[in-house]
Amino acid sequence: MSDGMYAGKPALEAYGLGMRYRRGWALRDCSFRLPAGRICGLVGPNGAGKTTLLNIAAHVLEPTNGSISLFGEAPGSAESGRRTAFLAQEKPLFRRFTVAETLRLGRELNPGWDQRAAEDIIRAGNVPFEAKISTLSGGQRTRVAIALAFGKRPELLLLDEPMSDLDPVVRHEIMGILLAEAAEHGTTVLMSTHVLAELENVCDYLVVVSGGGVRLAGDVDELMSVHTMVTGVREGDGLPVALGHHTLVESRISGRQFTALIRPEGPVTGPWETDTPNMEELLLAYLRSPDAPPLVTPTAQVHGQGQAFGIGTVAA
Ligand SMILES: Nc1ncnc2c1ncn2[C@@H]1O[C@H](COP(=O)(O)OP(=O)(O)OP(=O)(O)O)[C@@H](O)[C@H]1O
Repeated sequence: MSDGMYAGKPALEAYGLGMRYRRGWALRDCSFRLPAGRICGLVGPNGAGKTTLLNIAAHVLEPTNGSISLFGEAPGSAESGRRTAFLAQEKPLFRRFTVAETLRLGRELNPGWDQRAAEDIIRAGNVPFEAKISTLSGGQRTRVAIALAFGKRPELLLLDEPMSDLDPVVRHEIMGILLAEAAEHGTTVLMSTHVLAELENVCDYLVVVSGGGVRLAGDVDELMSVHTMVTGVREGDGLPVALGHHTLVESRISGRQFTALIRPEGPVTGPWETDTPNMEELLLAYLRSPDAPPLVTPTAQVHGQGQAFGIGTVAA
């Protein structure tokens, strides 16, 4: 199929996505758009629904409600299967295969396979090609799984906590490969992680889920620009009354000082210091305040979402 018909299509769109397990809802009414070519951090507390969301995108699970589309197609279609690679948390590999056999299988299963890219990743970690998967360390297995995912040359890479068992030097190396890959081939990446510091300088897009819902989604610059960190002297026991005109995401009192992350609804005037939050501060504030009003920026909204979902918006 020609790529022309996919031009301009978002890499991923979730519409009112819901997933109910026996114990209850893991995802509810999740809607957001991830434009093609973005590197997106998927962040949320334990049990927020990140793995569930990635599993639905990778067609491992069928949603209870709503739908997800990848470049305009259902996750189960042959076309989206060809364009997407998924690196699951458990990294399912055949334990009896050698590394070389594993890559050979990747080559046989994937028409666009890039053997050199996959081999380079294995070699950079000095993993012997003749070693059986069962004899590798957890981190080495992760490296093989990453080589498989990259070797497929996907247009959309879904990564579920890909770095959790890698040492810091290797994490840095793999992030470097990820960035180079995305820059060279325009790959879209959706990556869940708990290591917030790792996302700074890597992601240009964020989706925060909590309690099964989308709390924050959009372009990083756009998200940063509509938030302000305010620091000053508290009023009585709490925040200055004048801050009440703005949307409060999170506030903390420490001694006589307060720090608040707000979405300004006009000029922020007062005897306070104001600053743009960094990515980690922004994410931590939303993670610590699950009841903060959600925000989905215009680029991350699916059709009609601003009105239909009663979600906070910012001017386009
Ligand atoms: N197979 C399952 N059966 C029943 N409940 C499940 C199943 N998988 C996940 N859940 C529940 O769904 C919710 C979301 O789980 P999920 O694994 O998607 O969260 P997560 O954000 O990836 O968490 P973590 O950061 O801990 O990996 C949790 O409450 C979890 O207990």
